[in-house]
Amino acid sequence: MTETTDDLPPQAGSGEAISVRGVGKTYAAGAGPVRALMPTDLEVEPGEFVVLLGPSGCGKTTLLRMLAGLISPTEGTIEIGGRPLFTGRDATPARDALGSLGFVFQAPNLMPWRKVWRNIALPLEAKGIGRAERKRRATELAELVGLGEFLDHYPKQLSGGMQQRVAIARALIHRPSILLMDEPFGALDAMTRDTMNLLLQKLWQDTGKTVVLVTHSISEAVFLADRVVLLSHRPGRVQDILDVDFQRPRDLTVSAEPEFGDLVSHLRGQLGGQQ
Ligand SMILES: Nc1ncnc2c1ncn2[C@@H]1O[C@H](COP(=O)(O)OP(=O)(O)OP(=O)(O)O)[C@@H](O)[C@H]1O
Repeated sequence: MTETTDDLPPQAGSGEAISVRGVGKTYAAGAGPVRALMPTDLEVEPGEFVVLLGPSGCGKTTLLRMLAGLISPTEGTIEIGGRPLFTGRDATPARDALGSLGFVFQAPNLMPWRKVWRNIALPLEAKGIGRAERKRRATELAELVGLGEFLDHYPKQLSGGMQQRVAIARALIHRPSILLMDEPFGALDAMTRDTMNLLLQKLWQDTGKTVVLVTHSISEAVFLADRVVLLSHRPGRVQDILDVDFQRPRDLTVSAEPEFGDLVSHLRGQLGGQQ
């Protein structure tokens, strides 16, 4: 079915809940099975910002990729807005649940021969949406991520942070209610990363989407999250869940507050050199 033009603002509608019940993953590797994630329960509220933190190899990406429907759990169930993500016996995710999900990887994975707006609009081509509508929606999103002036640029003309903004806009183009982000700023320098954290917080506040983000950075986790979910060393399991109550919007000076330092120290202690 072809989507038509509508009058919705670019990212109207609030986030949906994610329900993870008994979800675990064992990979069938050549040298024998690898238990990446123990059966895990996690309820993410609509519009909540949850950060997954943990040592390398604890299964953060594995959990996020299962939430995205990219790989299937070995056991357990995932619901997106109350709809099961995996319905049958096979590993194929349900299309209606998938439509709620946008995914951002560490690398922007842009097509170098496409202009910014055509990279952002790429997912709409498969839906058969016409050029004028694709450009209209891509333009709105480019403006939302601060790239309104760069619609006709090519990726190589953009900095790393700008390229990642394009990737975020592309993940939002089909109006998902949930944004899943795997180390989205891991490859950026510290200053650009700060800017991107502020942009992401604003985007999240303006759109009301649910966000689940994976990071290695304790301070990024505390800055962004409503809740930090700490996973233990492989095989991963939930070791701790921390509420982060700083007022929104947060600015970068929040990291100078004693409570911020306390949370970072607490998490560092929990990780105990595992990172
Ligand atoms: N396709 C795969 N086949 C076999 N083992 C895998 C596969 N993918 C991941 N693993 C293993 O599962 C475990 C969890 O991997 P995962 O990438 O989820 O961890 P992570 O916490 O995201 O790590 P990092 O922080 O280093 O990115 C690791 O031991 C990894 O080697």
